[in-house]
Amino acid sequence: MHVAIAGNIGSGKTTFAKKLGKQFNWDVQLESVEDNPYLKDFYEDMKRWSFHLQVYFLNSRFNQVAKIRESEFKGTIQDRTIYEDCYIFAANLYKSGYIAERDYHNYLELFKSMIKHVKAPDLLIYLKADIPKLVANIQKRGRAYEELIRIEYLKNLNEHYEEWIGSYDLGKLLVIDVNDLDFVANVEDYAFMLEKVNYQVNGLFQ
Ligand SMILES: Nc1ncnc2c1ncn2[C@@H]1O[C@H](COP(=O)(O)OP(=O)(O)OP(=O)(O)O)[C@@H](O)[C@H]1O
Repeated sequence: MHVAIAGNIGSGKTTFAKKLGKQFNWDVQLESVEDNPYLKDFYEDMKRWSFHLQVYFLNSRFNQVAKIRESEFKGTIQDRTIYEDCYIFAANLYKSGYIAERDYHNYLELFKSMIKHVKAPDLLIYLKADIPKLVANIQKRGRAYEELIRIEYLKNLNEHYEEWIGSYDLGKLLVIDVNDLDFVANVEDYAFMLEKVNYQVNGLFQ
């Protein structure tokens, strides 16, 4: 069982993934931020570091998917998918002029080669959040380099998310609007979300 959580920066994927991992006693595969050699530089100079960062994320996510496939756990929760790297982040950076034409073409060819070996998750959970919610969460966690994130950047990413989710057909999809939910502070909100996930997960076992 492979469940992946998708969503914009600050939508709460990491926290939700950890909570679900505990709940179901599944392995949790997080996106490692501390040992990312480009992330801080990227937020300071997107044009200079976009391509490098995308290649780094693509490779690390590809390795993560391989690990999930070989996993002995009965279930795995993955924090963000390889599709988001390409269809959301790389696409947005290209359209915004941060990745040059030939570099983007090069990246897409690499993605095409890799994606042939990737199996889609059994269930994709999209945490849908509007800009105020994202900004509040990003501020709450207070990572210094993320203070450089502009509203425009988040807006563009959300537009890409809407488009991608709207046509997603690689497996089961659960969209949860988290704008009015606080699944950390409010147990009822968490229970509400869990019930939705349970319903889908039980369906997967049938
Ligand atoms: N392909 C990518 N291109 C650019 N930035 C990326 C890419 N993938 C992840 N990031 C950035 O790396 C960092 C990862 O942080 P983290 O794992 O905490 O997730 P997050 O996106 O902030 O989500 P959440 O708050 O929902 O857990 C964020 O700043 C995120 O935007």
